[in-house]
Amino acid sequence: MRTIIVGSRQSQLALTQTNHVIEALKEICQIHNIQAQFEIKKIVTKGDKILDVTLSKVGGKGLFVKEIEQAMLDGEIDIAVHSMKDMPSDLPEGLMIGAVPKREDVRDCIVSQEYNSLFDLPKGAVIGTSSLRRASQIKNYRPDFQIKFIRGNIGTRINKLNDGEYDAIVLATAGLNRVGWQDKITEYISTELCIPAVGQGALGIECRDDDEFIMKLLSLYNDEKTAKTVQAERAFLATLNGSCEIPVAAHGILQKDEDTADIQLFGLVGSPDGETVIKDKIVGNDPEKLGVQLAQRLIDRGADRILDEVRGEN
Ligand SMILES: NCc1[nH]cc(CCC(=O)O)c1CC(=O)O
Repeated sequence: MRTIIVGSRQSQLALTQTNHVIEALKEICQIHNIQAQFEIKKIVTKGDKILDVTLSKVGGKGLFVKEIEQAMLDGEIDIAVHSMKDMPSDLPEGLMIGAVPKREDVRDCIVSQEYNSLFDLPKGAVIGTSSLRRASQIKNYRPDFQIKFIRGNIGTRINKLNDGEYDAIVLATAGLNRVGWQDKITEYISTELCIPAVGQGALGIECRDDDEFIMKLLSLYNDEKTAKTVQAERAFLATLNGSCEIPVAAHGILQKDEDTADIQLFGLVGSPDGETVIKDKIVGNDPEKLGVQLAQRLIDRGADRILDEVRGEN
């Protein structure tokens, strides 16, 4: 009997996701007669300790992932569940994403006490988000809105909304669904109005690339369709050098049901003030190539200039 140690951050979302994945893996073990048991090991990351500054100012998404990866390389844990959205483009030598399970709701949503939709919000409304991607697209839709940065886990953000600091906040639907708070959602934002973050709504299970037992188990949990579309989105982000939080969005959709289906990939780079938004769409079969080509098209149209400016400010 193999004991698989699962590393997890302590937040409600992280622990809920980890438990959900463990339940799914247990089921797979049962079906395939694999002998394994699971234990959770909690890890506090640097990103959990620094909560009062914009993520992009303190070193970006990697903050949440680095310590967990070190624990995996050191053999203290065997696997870890991440939001694909929080995964940097490059993984450390020796680690891999062993499974990308089926993606759930990819959309952003708003939560508001007083108003029923983005459209209904009054002129000059204060919108809480710490994502430059959301800020750019929402300001592009409604230039009168004021963006006010907000950080902390989902519970903290909703408390700040209830304190009256914001007229509405923007969150990932998947995160609210996973912690069982879907009833707090005021409005789902269409992916046309706000293209989601690369990997949003998808999980990734990371493991060591020499652990055959776990690689085999995770391959049974992988969802080929989700993996393909997320791969295209990640290739897009990597080509734009998207290592830290920048105003970049991408969403891959499989056009048909067969495994050979074409991927439709939407991508966007926007200025944080929403004044300039460059977006395009590409269709094809090779996820890696699609991501690179779409990014190149946006670069040809000036995406690099926007990104250089944002990076300069940080
Ligand atoms: N930025 C943090 C983060 N990372 C993953 C999710 C939600 C779950 C997901 O998108 O997979 C969230 C919260 C949010 O953006 O509202």
